[in-house]
Amino acid sequence: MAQFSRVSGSVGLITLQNPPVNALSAAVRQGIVDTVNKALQEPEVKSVVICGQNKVFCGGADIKSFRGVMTGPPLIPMIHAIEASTKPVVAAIEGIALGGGLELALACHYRISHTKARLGLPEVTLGLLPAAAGSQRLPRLIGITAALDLITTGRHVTAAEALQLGIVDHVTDQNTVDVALKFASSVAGKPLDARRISLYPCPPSDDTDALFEEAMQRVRRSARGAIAPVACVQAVRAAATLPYAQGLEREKELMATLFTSGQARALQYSFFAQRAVGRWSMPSGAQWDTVEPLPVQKTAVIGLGTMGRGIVVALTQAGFSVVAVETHEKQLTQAKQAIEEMLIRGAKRRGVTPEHDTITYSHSMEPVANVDLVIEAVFEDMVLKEKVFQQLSAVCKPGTLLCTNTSGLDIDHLASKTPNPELVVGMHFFAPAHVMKLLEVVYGRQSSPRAVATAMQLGKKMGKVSVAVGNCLGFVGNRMLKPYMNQAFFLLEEGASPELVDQALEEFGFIMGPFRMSDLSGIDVGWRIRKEEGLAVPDQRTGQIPRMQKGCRYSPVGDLICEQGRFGQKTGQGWYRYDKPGGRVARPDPWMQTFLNQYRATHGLVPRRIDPKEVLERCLYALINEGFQTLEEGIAAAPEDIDVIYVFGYSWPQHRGGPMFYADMVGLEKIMDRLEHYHQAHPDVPSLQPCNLLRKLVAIGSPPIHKWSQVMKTLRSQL
Ligand SMILES: CC(C)(COP(=O)(O)OP(=O)(O)OC[C@H]1O[C@@H](n2cnc3c(N)ncnc32)[C@H](O)[C@@H]1OP(=O)(O)O)[C@@H](O)C(=O)NCCC(=O)NCCSC(=O)/C=C/CCCCCCCCCCCCC(=O)O
Repeated sequence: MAQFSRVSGSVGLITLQNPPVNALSAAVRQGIVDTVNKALQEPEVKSVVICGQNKVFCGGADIKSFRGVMTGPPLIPMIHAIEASTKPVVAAIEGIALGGGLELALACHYRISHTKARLGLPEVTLGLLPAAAGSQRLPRLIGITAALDLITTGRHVTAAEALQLGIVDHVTDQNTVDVALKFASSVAGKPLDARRISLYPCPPSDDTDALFEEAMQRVRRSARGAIAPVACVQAVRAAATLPYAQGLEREKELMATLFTSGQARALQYSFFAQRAVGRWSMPSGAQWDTVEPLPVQKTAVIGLGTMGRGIVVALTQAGFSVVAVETHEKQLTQAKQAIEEMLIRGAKRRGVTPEHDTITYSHSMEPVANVDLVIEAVFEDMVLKEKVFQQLSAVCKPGTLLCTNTSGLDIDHLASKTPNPELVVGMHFFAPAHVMKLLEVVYGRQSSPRAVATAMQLGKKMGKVSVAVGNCLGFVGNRMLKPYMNQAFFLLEEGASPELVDQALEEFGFIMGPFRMSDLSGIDVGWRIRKEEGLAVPDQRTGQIPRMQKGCRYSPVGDLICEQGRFGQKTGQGWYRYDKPGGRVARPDPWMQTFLNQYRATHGLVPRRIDPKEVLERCLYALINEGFQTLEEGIAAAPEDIDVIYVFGYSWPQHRGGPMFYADMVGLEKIMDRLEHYHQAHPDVPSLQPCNLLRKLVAIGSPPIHKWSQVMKTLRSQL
């Protein structure tokens, strides 16, 4: 809806009304068309202001409506009618002007923004382009380079930057609508052609071809196969090289391809999935809207290794006071310096002053006594963590929430070592913890809903996308990674090279394939865990690590290369070789080829040619199957939880939605058939056997992903 009123006799005020972000739904568009017509028809009205209800200008087109049949007046003619208006129209921008919201403002003759507003054209993040003439108007207003930056990244700019770029005419910290009304009154009757952006020529650049060539290369490098950034460059190129009307045609053509693409569906699903994970629930029925989080102001972090330092920075930047504890003096001094530097760099990037005076460094636990919440981030060793938790239980005030940063250790076990297991939760941060957006909040059997609500809220305040998951080995993310990695190892045994496996998965869209990723994070990490699990241990009789463990196929290739001291980038050798220890450029290593040949010969394995399609199917479908298993067990509450974890924690390409969305796109029946096919070929690999939930979903006709949660409720009792 949009409401019309007349202010001071001669200014028509149009207020968009569609909480919470005044998205341009059919009703809002109809409201704008009607109220603009009214303003044009009423002779008393000499100028117009458009604003949004509740100090929010407009969050753009209604993303939900993209999935159905579009109704209501189309956006583009509505926007053109505003620019063509014979009475000056002023946009009063408060809160946000995003996507179609900014395009609406660009059609107005003047833009006045509140200092705290954010503006942008984020359509690319939804698999689209600014197709309400934004790709044609913005370059004409601010030049090609700046427009390319905003349109291909979708980044939001502050009002100050918008002013500097020339997107807005004036910025105020007063009541923006009042300022705009006064201004509108002052420009009534003035000529408007010079204010119509569609009439501007696109500012020329020195070498347009080179500029667009470079932009295209840049987006192709970072897009990982996403098509929208490429279409955005093409649309801006049309603005730079074609007359406005033809540019618009090109914009429309490009949008038509994007609009119906699977990538747009995936990215829009991902937008809503990020919001859905905030509406967490526990198997007990406790959920986000019925539980009050505990108040948290003072926090502590125990252990200042890489993870602990990142967590201190993230907490500090979120405005919490932090007691940072490290028992080793030298490590404490080094950590202090590193944290200060990280805070200075972060503050510089965000254009604010660093917040380090809220951190208290300590080598003892004493100052932890009066904090509200502790995050233990010591080495991933259960005995050590138990000891720290016992110390914390003795020193902390009653009611303090005890969180452990772990990538997979048993939360229930740790909780059982404390007198208040209901106050224990897991917080699985991803390295670097102050940068990575994902946080798995892990509830144990006894974790109280308030403890979970508190950890979820803390994650949100730290700017994380937090997902509540149940407790099991590896939680959701690392648990699903295991069958994926196992398939990668088996493929090496059967004839693939690390390069072949990595390339297939990188072409799919992962930033790094499993072997390059393993070299980066350290191959020895998994080796240590496998040794603790009793897997990477030579048989006393043969002296070799068995290739069958507990009745299942096991590949010791990772263990064997660790035995050679090849731990990845840090040792300069791993699955690949590097120029030096710590080197970053991975090169294929002839040593690896020889090693794999010898390994296969020793075990009587006849290598075969492996197709990239087989790499994708085996690695991804095994991972997806484990995802269904976590849903079946209730470890993950909904497919969106898994997808958000994989997009934000494991570099799953966002334009493919996430593993469960991808499964839905591929078709559950196909996934099940291919898993069965591979399981027949490898009966000693249980993770290739389709799990019950997948079978049940196929049996009832493979319902679409948004229906799975509902189906799961019924199925869980039968599974
Ligand atoms: C920054 C935000 C706006 C606010 O953030 P925050 O305060 O943290 O709050 P949130 O939790 O994120 O959001 C609150 C709730 O609001 C919902 N929301 C937010 N934005 C929208 C929206 N734009 N539409 C619908 N709903 C929205 C959100 O889901 C929350 O709901 P809930 O509480 O969880 O239920 C932040 O929300 C944000 O960033 N929003 C997105 C902003 C954005 O991306 N805007 C751009 C939208 S796309 C657009 O504008 C496109 C314009 C051009 C359209 C041109 C149309 C032409 C169609 C041509 C088609 C041709 C096809 C031809 C095919 C054929 O031939 O058939």
